[in-house]
Amino acid sequence: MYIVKVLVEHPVHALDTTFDYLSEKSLLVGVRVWIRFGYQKIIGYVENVEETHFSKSELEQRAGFRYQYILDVIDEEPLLNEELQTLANQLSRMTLSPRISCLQAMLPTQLKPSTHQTVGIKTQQVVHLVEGTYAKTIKQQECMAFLQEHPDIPVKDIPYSRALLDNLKKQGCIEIVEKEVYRQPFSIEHQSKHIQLTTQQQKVVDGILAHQGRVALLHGVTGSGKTEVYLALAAHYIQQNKSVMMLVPEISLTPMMVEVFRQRFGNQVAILHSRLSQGEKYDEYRRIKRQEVKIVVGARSAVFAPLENIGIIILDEEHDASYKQEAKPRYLTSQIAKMRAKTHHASVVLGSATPSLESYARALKGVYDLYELPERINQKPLPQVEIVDMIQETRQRNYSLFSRKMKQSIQQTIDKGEQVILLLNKRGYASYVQCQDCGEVLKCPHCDVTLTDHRSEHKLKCHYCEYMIDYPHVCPHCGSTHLKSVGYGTQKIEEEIEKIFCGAKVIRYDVDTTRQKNGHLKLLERFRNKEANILLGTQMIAKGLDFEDVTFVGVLNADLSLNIPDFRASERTFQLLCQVSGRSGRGQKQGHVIIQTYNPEHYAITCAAKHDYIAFFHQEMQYRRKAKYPPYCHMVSILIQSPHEELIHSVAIDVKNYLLAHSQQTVILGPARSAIYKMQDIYRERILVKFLHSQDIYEALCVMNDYYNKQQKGKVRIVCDFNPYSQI
Ligand SMILES: Nc1ncnc2c1ncn2[C@@H]1O[C@H](COP(=O)(O)OP(=O)(O)OP(=O)(O)O)[C@@H](O)[C@H]1O
Ligand SMILES: [Zn+2]
Ligand SMILES: [Zn+2]
Repeated sequence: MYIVKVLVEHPVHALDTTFDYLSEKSLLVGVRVWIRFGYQKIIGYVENVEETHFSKSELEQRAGFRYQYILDVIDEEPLLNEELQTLANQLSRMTLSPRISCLQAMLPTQLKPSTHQTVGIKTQQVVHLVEGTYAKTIKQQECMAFLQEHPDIPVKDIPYSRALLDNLKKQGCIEIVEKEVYRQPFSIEHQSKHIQLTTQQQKVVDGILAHQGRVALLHGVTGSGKTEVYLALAAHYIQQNKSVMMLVPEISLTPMMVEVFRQRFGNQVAILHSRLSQGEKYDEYRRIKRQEVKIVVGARSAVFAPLENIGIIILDEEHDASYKQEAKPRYLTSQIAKMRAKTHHASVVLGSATPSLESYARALKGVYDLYELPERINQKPLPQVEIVDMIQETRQRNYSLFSRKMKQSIQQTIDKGEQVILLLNKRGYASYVQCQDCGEVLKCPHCDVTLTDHRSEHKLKCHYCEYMIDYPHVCPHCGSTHLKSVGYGTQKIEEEIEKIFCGAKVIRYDVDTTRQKNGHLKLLERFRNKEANILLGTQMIAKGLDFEDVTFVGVLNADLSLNIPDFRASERTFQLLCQVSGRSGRGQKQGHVIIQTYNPEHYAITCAAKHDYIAFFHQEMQYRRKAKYPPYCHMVSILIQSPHEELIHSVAIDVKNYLLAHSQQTVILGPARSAIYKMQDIYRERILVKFLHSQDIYEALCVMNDYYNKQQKGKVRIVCDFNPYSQI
């Protein structure tokens, strides 16, 4: 008899509690099992197996409760190998999150403990010939000859009738069997395009290869050919029979990078990202697990891919905020990458045109190796960037969203038959509805945010919860019918552009238009085919796109990301402006950029206009040093959440006092209300702790985390977020 400790995912026991079950047979740690839990049948994850010589009734007498047996074992072998099981435990400790949430973050949905399996293995019917049998008719013999030439051919692809096959089967000449197949998320067009690396690229590749096991920071300006460097590195490791992990930011870039890698390495590539269907993800995961692929290209969670013998882990656009997971477990992808690299003695490459301050500072200190690609391929110049002061425009009575220079440049570009990219800095641009008589703004009753106007559906929606209403006819406050939509959405601007500019054809690229499967690829393909001359979008279009004919990039409002209450506001703005400017003039023709702003003197904007990363870095580091922000310290944000408004502030004060008494060398800020105080009917306050060494605060955080999330379950919860990126 075996006592099996099973970890379950359950709303009330959403913590690291295991429950004991019995099994007649021994089980492997790390497999999933079906168990009865209360009245439900659910899936659990085996944490520990211990043999016992007691019988069931003896055990029950000793324990004082009745044991249940494991109902069924799901996996033949553990889902996670030893490396990943250890990593799950480390991740849980590092982020103060339950192990079950770590396992869930590491596995595709279909393999998560506790979800009901909806997608399974896909099969198709194939035909096998039975040796030593002979067909009767000529037609049948022809068919047999065909099958001989096409072993394992799927039934649907056989150019003979089903009736004929059925007859052959009856005669015992063939067997029709179900064979496992993989769903193919993208069709493969293998092109072995060979590009000769430039001397600079080759130097970077050689340098990285000569320092196996190190972390390299590759700082290369936009269009400097970083992708080719990644491809060359990947090719090297594959030749050494090692595997390669290529990580890219969420959503926008993934399909393009996937295409490039698929073209170069064909079937050896697996893809893991959020846009795949459940079935596709499941299949890709199994291909990786069975070591059938050598390269994984994917977004954040692909860092947990069950690759073995990893040679290199590459993070493209390493500064991107999507590398931070904003739900339990709140991890930073680069940190996980470094942990895995250590185990495999693999190298890590962090690539970016605008590295995060933290990374560049580490490179200057020698913690990382620094590689620079300061020029575009073929010494193509970087685009000329002009700053337009929007205050001057208003003084000249131009109240339009477009400055006169911007209008002129867009029209000229269209007239020359070239293409335009327009960036709408999204924050603040969502349109909301306001009463013209009493000034009332329509808000979500569950969250402290305005409702967003979804014009095409005639609905107002909350972006933080499910709340949605029909577009109202009267003001809920005063009953007036003078309701007006305020602010610009991409949709509204699209309409305006087609009115203002002669011959403008716009492709709108935002969350709404790219929602369909492979929606972004289709839109980008249409833009590449010149079905439109303007690509209008939010932050999603700033990165990675490489279109030859784009010679003009316009930034409609650079300031909105500057004004958010976040110590990274300048850094984010600088990065965004450099990235989007970098889309201009990548082909033969010179590129041009206009940035519209109300802060024309701000260093984030002036440095971006000069493509001067180093100047920006030094100025921003001064600010961080004075204000004591990372990289001059570490930070943890503690979010205190409760549905009971009367409790929240006093609990937050208690937490702060405890931390003050039990930590050293820390600066504790707050508690203060979160930027969105109420979200989904939960009130939220925040404490920020700045510290130098994690051991000075870690124990105290563990105690608080345990106390509120385990012992005091229910009324108040706290969430610790190391390396916080978001402060909403
Ligand atoms: N050695 C080379 N010879 C010729 N063309 C090259 C070479 N390396 C890269 N290119 C081309 O240069 C262009 C820019 O390269 P790539 O997109 O890799 O730049 P990047 O550094 O990733 O830029 P970004 O940071 O803007 O994404 C691409 O069209 C690519 O095909
Ligand atoms: Zn809401
Ligand atoms: Zn009103």
